[in-house]
Amino acid sequence: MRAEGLAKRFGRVTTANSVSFHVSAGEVLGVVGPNGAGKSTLLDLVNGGQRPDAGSIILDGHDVTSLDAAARGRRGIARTHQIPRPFGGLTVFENVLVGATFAGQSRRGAAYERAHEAIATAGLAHVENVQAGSLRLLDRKRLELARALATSPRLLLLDEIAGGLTDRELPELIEVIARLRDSGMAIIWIEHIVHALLQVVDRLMCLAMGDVVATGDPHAVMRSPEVTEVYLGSIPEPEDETR
Ligand SMILES: Nc1ncnc2c1ncn2[C@@H]1O[C@H](COP(=O)(O)OP(=O)(O)OP(=O)(O)O)[C@@H](O)[C@H]1O
Repeated sequence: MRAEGLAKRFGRVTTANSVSFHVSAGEVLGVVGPNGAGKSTLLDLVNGGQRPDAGSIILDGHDVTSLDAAARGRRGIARTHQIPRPFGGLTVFENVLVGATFAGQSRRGAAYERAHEAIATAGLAHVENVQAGSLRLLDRKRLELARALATSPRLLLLDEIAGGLTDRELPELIEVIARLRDSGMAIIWIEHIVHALLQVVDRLMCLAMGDVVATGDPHAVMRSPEVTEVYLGSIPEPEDETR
């Protein structure tokens, strides 16, 4: 997937200012940036939840910018949301089945099979028949992931999927993401928990006020003066004591 010159404004707020980037099959692109940098909006622009004011999204060589989220979903783009909102009264399996059906699995058997697979991959088999409303946070995050996986995506967009998890829970989630990447999926992962990102991302992009501040090798990006400045504010030069 390639994004070219994406621009988006809400009134006077610029959330994307000619943003260009790419992610390839079998690669995880991490996205960091302070609150309000435009990270979630960027995922909306990629999956079709929002239309850009300018720029394009190219998927497998085709311009999909004019397609809505449902059509992009059928072409292999799936997104998780920062705040999981499952159908609380339905079981985990039923929730995931909705995703599998949405993906065009019209044959009942195929949709059931796809839902079971997605649940197993996300590590939810032990609660498959439990009501989604009673899940603990880690399992709600896994359910969000399973619903996306049930659509058989080739490009998976993860919006702060690790937020709120404990240090004991994080490795399990990171392992699942690494396995998806190794299976050939392209993944864009927005996350504030940088140490989690650094364990699995191949490249990192830092956004601030709708601009790409730095992109490339994850450790180099986190060490770059531009990114330090974004997170800490402008760092004054040391006083010149010879003066
Ligand atoms: N639908 C909308 N209408 C108006 N303003 C919006 C809308 N969506 C986002 N914004 C504004 O755009 C800016 C970027 O928001 P966005 O959620 O993309 O940032 P973010 O980097 O994901 O932030 P966070 O890390 O806090 O989730 C914010 O100032 C936000 O208030």
